[in-house]
Amino acid sequence: MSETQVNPVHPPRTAPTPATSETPDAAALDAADPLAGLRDRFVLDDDTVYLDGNSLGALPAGVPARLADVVAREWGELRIRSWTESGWWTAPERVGDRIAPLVGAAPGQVVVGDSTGVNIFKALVAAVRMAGEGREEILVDGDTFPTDGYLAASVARMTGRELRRVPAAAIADAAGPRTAVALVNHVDYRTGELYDAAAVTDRLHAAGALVVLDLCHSAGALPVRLDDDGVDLAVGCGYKYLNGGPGAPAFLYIRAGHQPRFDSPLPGWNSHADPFAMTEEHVPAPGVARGRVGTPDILSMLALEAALEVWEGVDIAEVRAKSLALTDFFLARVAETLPAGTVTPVTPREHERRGSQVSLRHPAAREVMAELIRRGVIGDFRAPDLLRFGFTPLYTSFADVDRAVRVLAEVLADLPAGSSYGPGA
Ligand SMILES: Cc1ncc(COP(=O)(O)O)c(C=O)c1O
Ligand SMILES: Nc1c(O)cccc1C(=O)C[C@H](N)C(=O)O
Repeated sequence: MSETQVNPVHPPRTAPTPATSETPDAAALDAADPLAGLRDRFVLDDDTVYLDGNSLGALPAGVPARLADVVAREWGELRIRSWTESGWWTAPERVGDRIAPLVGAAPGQVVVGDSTGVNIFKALVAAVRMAGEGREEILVDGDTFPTDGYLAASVARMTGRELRRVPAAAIADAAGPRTAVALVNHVDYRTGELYDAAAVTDRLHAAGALVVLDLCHSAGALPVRLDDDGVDLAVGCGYKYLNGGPGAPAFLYIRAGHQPRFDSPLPGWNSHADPFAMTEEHVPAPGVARGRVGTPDILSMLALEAALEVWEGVDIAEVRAKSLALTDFFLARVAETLPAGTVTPVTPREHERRGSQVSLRHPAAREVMAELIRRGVIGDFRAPDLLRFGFTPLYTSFADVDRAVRVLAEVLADLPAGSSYGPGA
């Protein structure tokens, strides 16, 4: 689609569509929303509807001043003294403990640093090592995010294991006496489907296998119960629903009971029991610090720490309730606003199977999303045909949802009739 084939006019920001008989009114829903005030904790503008917090969370208002202080005072004035005086050295565990309640972990089990991919690598290799001989196979969700699949394949080659790709829904039943570990998503990045972490973990454990849970699309979006669900190892992103900023460090959860046996494939001086001893032999640090590798990425890590302030006083159960209300409202408004069959929701309708995003299938999804973005509604496109909308309950309003659906309807109506990608094509 060329840009001239659709109306590129940015629509004025208008009042929410009035209530219909089918759905409540956006303004009424916002007025009754106990989390509505949290939006002020973020830097957002009224010209755009931001539905891409599942790729990059919005900027929390307190981050710029905190980062300015880290740069000017802690780095600029204190320089190397900040490793101790400003708490830089212990930031990976401190920020980990700040994330811990959001993922249902008691303190001392979450460490922050490196990318999600690097942490998946550490967790998978450590799990294979914990599982031991005779456990010859690694399972991975067949539709997983590419990084997870690439890493599982690489870990299988490195450790002399076989890799089996299994549909997410079947992965727990696929585990058997040969399975060392399964790398499982909590929420699918494309469809937004939520899996039952407790049930999957139980079934893997019954087969004698370990689980590594990828929390990228659930941490900060819905309640996660790592301790209660018996999860062995988990990883998650800092830059999505935790709002840590572009390239924010990821986190790694190592269940307390597994920590003594966690044998990292990436030992570094930061994961050493006595880093400044500078010994030839690597002696792993006790506790979750053995998940570290090298010098922490302090600027990004302290931005993430400041971003986590927005959770002060926030109940994750209320976040979940609002997330479901937002996605219900979006689905209802799509159903009543768009001509039947124009888009196909691929996100499960059942609350217990839905994360905090909604994905709609449309043959011209790439072009439609490009036009939505031009008109101020920011979601994203995932190949080959998905329009993906992420709902961050801390700052997304029902009026945002209402406007997004109205603009989507306008964009779809403006698609040139008879085009190869238009509705019904
Ligand atoms: C489910 C999932 N796993 C892994 C990743 C990879 O994260 P990173 O780029 O931080 O390694 C992402 C996002 O990029 C993701 O959505
Ligand atoms: N990390 C990203 C980036 O730097 C640019 C664009 C997107 C991303 C993402 O995180 C993608 C995301 N994991 C996804 O679910 O597709």
